[in-house]
Amino acid sequence: MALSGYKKDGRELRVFENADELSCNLADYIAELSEASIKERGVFAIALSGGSLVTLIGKLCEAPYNKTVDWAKWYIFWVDERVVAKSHADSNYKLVKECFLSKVPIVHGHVHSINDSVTAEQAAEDYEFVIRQLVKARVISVSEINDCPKFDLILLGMGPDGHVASLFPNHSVFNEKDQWVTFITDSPKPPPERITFTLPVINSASNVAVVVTGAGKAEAAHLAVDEVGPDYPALPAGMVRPINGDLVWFLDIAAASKIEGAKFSE
Ligand SMILES: O=C(O)[C@H](O)[C@@H](O)[C@H](O)[C@H](O)COP(=O)(O)O
Repeated sequence: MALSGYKKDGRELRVFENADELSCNLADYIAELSEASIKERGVFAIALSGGSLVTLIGKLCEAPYNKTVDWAKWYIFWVDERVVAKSHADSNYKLVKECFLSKVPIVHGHVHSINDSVTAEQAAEDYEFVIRQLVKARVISVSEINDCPKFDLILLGMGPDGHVASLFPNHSVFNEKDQWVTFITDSPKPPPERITFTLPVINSASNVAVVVTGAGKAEAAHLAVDEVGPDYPALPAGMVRPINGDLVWFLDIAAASKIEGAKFSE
């Protein structure tokens, strides 16, 4: 690791020489949280984003994790999803299924994907209903501070514009505070129709990781982590600050290159 355990205002920054090193550490981090959560609550409720993150969690499908993780206790959710058929190339479900779910023994009934046969608005409503039922059943914990679901882990990627989930800068969706899951029909990143967890839900999680690689994201990572720039605090990634949970940024050197004060060893 080029930089480990670097703390900045309550957030931990982990910076890696390359994506492979990052993937190994990310797998360790997820496996540790899974173990702790299963010990404490008997289950592990994890929400995933799409994009490059899905490849970066791939080490979990390999030894030792494929044997040591208690997959039967995992419950899978999507932080955001494109409203397309599950068989569509743009589907985050399809991506996760092909790269991850098909390689580890997660119980089929524990995989909670969206209803892909209705409008974005209805899909968001349906997904929130499913989450509410699972909060009642205590599969998902509940925040002590608000009535939001408290996922054991939320994994986020970040776009070059600083978006996380489908919360885009200068988009009204970013300000949604009442719903747990909302929808958009004009996403700046295609496809246009998406559902997404809202910021209060992301910030109610026990653990949140933002996973970012590549020089194309260095500026947004700097603005979000250093909390600066004309758009601040409108940059969604900068607004990810769990109220009562831990936040870790996983970056490669290229993505971390503009962050102030982060000194990397060679
Ligand atoms: O469905 C999506 O589009 C994603 O969930 C989105 O939020 C993604 O995580 C970021 O855009 C980063 O994607 P990359 O890592 O592929 O750049």
